[in-house]
Amino acid sequence: MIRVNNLSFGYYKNKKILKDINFHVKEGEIFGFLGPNGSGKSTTQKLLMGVLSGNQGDILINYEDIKNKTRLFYEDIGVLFEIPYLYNTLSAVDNLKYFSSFYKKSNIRDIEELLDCVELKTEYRKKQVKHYSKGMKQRTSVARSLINNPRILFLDEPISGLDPAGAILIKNIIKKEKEKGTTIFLTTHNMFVADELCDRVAFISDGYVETIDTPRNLKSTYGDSGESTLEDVFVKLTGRRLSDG
Ligand SMILES: Nc1ncnc2c1ncn2[C@@H]1O[C@H](COP(=O)(O)OP(=O)(O)OP(=O)(O)O)[C@@H](O)[C@H]1O
Repeated sequence: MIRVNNLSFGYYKNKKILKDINFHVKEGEIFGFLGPNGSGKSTTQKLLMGVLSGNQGDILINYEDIKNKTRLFYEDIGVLFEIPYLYNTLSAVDNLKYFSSFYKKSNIRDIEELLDCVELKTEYRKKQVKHYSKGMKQRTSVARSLINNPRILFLDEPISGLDPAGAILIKNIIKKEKEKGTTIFLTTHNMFVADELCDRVAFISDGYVETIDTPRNLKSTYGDSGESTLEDVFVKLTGRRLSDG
């Protein structure tokens, strides 16, 4: 569904952030892209979306080389960027109406139903987004990513900015999407989120994919005890920590 071969990229000449990234996301799986802050997760997602260009190597999404992408390319894709891409002077409802206009009508989900799904408070739905808390913006952004009923979903740090109840809600939405057969590419530095949600994870460090496997295999192969976490495995394999703390 998604194939990345020998991907390399730098924002500046002679300073590559991504050096040689290779992975393959299977149809219907949740694939976690794990790395510490600044390791290039968001950069990778932006390259996969064609928001950034100038990379070397090949990116195929839905069996199509993104170099040849047309407007139709985005029809089946939902994206949650790390920073909410919403119009601050529009309400959640009007943002979703606006973004709906880019997609085929037959794919569009009901806006109120979607806002019920992300549990955005009813009294805020028609208020300007600039009055929303970080968590409310995140909920609206998640709704935005699902508006076109995508077959492939790109989620950059989907749980960030949410309180524990919000985090559970969004994790359940992600699980439901998987049940529907949606393919999900999820970037995070949160090992618990990855462990709970992902079928397979890739560890990214210093511009390379260190390893790719199921969380269970990684913990049983590299963990020292039954209580080993993905964080322990990540440190063991890369010598770096996933989280700042
Ligand atoms: N627009 C930009 N111009 C120059 N450098 C950038 C730009 N965006 C990101 N970088 C740098 O590229 C590196 C990778 O950043 P990126 O945001 O992709 O990492 P990340 O793994 O997603 O980190 P985080 O978890 O903090 O979001 C960092 O060193 C960052 O400072």
